[in-house]
Amino acid sequence: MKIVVMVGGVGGARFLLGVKAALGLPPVGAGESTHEVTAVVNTGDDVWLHGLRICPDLDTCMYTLGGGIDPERGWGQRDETWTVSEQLAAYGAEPTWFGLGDRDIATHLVRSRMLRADYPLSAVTEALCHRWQPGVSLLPMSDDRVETHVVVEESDGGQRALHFQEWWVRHRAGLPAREIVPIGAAEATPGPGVLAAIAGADAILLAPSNPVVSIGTVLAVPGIRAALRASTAKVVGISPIINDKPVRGMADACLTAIGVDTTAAAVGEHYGARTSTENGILDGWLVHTGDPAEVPGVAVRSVPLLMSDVQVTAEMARAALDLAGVDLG
Ligand SMILES: O=c1nc2n(C[C@H](O)[C@H](O)[C@H](O)CO)c3cc(O)ccc3cc-2c(=O)[nH]1
Repeated sequence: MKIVVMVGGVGGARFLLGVKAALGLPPVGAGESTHEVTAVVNTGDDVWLHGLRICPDLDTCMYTLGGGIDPERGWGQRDETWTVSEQLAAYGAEPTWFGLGDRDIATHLVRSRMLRADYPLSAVTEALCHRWQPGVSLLPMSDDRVETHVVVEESDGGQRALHFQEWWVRHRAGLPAREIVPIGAAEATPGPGVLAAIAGADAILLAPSNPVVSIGTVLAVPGIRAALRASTAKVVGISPIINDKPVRGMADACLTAIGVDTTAAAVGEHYGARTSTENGILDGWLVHTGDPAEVPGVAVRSVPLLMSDVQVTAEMARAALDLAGVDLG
């Protein structure tokens, strides 16, 4: 089976752990599997800071699947130390609001050096994954630079654009966002292997990631939405909203910015039915047990969606694959 998953950061990475468990993928190097999982990863969160290129969603997937993630934070590496950040602060080197751990900085140093040597992001990611062995192909949605910026209202009524990371980390998405813009998306092309993976998939899943700044940004890369609408595989999404609240992060602030209610049904309608809407991509939609959700033209099923451990997440993945008509045997 070839499974393609569109993912963002923490939620997407945890969901991928469940997909691997549901497919019974052997530990890396412990034998082959008839199943192949490809993740198309959002790069709109990426940012240059202190001269280093940081790719939060790619790194969160790589560390989570490779066993190096810090489980509490959900980003950066476990057993982290912060010496370099402390020294940067001692120099007054801004920004000090973005936490960069010493182990994590090594990843950014290797990536930045390769990017400056004109390796594309996809090649950089492949190289970094040789060490982490995630057991899933991590494909950047594009090798072109796409950066999500947020237009916020100033107190004097003016407007200002912030990089997503400053809005998200420094301001905890607390500044009302008038607009969320994936800068560069219109000029971007899908990364190597992305369209081929979608065309060759037996099932395509939208992870329970932020529907605006993660899944939405992936869909903003020209060609990806059309590829999903043209795929022979069914497209099944998993709601990131449970009981009208985002499971983690601040997806509600993002949904409000685009005028979508923070409910499983509203997000399902936002993605749209593939067969009965102009731009829709969904054939199936998984919602949390008890969440009412009718999405016209979409097969809706309710299962527990709180990814409290890998077993629960594996059940979610099985339900999604079942809804996508995949027989895991
Ligand atoms: O809330 C935070 N998220 C941090 N994140 C998460 C990042 O903001 C992600 O983009 C969001 O979690 C959304 O996916 C980091 C991710 C990295 O890969 C590397 C460093 C950080 C640092 C922070 C941080 O200081 N605070």
